Amino acid sequence: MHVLVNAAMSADGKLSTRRREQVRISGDDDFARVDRLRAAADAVMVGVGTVLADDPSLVRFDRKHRQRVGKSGVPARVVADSRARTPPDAEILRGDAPTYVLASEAAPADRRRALVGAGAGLVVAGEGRVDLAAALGALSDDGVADLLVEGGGELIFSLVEAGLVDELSVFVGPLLIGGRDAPTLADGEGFVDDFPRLELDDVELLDGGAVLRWSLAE
Ligand SMILES: NC(=O)C1=CN([C@@H]2O[C@H](COP(=O)(O)OP(=O)(O)OC[C@H]3O[C@@H](n4cnc5c(N)ncnc54)[C@H](O)[C@@H]3O)[C@@H](O)[C@H]2O)C=CC1
Ligand SMILES: Nc1nc(O)c(N)c(N[C@@H]2O[C@H](COP(=O)(O)O)[C@@H](O)[C@H]2O)n1
Repeated sequence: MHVLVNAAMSADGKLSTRRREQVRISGDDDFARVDRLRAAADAVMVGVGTVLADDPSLVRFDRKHRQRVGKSGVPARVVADSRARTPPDAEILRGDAPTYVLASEAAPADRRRALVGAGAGLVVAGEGRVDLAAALGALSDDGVADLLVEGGGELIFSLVEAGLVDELSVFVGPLLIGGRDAPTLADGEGFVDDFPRLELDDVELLDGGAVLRWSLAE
């Protein structure tokens, strides 16, 4: 499986505000770029923190680009959600695109049942938190070869920590958000040594900001 992480951050590295309210960091051209990334993906993934904060549907994508890259159907949606906190009426469970919820053994049985009842494909991997390597393995077995991860910072950190990320693209927008508690591109526990290294592949000026494309070094 190829895993691409894409997110938009302010010039000071924030994904949203200290209130965890969604901010439109990207401009129209960057959102069009994201629509092409989604079109080329078999599935688009977020963490449940993002579902609870933004209630995204993740259904928008560039249909012409999907034809160009030779993919059929629509990208699936994936939520990393250890304790099955996704509300059964969340936008991510509505519509025709299939949705996988990746939960752990810690997810209460009634919440698991509610999500399956709402149409989710439930994958259980890990005891306390989702075992991301095992869960992505299950998605791969189900035909997900290209996975686009849109955030947030907790999920991105864990995927990088587990060595599961191949590429990272970040739109750095022309604004400051600030706030010591505002989410950043990589939150979690943070690294104290052995920092993952990145190789810069490309820089593109867009929407008054820039898209930086990196590969994760081996
Ligand atoms: N600017 C941008 O491009 C984006 C911004 N955001 C913003 O990010 C914020 C949400 O981010 P976060 O609070 O960091 O939440 P998150 O979206 O990263 O979700 C974290 C949750 O994922 C679940 N999870 C399951 N297994 C996990 C594992 N192994 N490691 C880590 N998490 C695991 C946990 O329940 C955890 O609480 C919101 O404010 C949202 O608006 C989110 C996506 C993109
Ligand atoms: N690329 C990007 N730029 C921004 O400025 C953003 N705020 C986000 N947020 C992400 O987009 C999701 C919403 O998607 P839909 O509206 O459902 O299509 C949101 O949940 C974040 O993952 N992304």
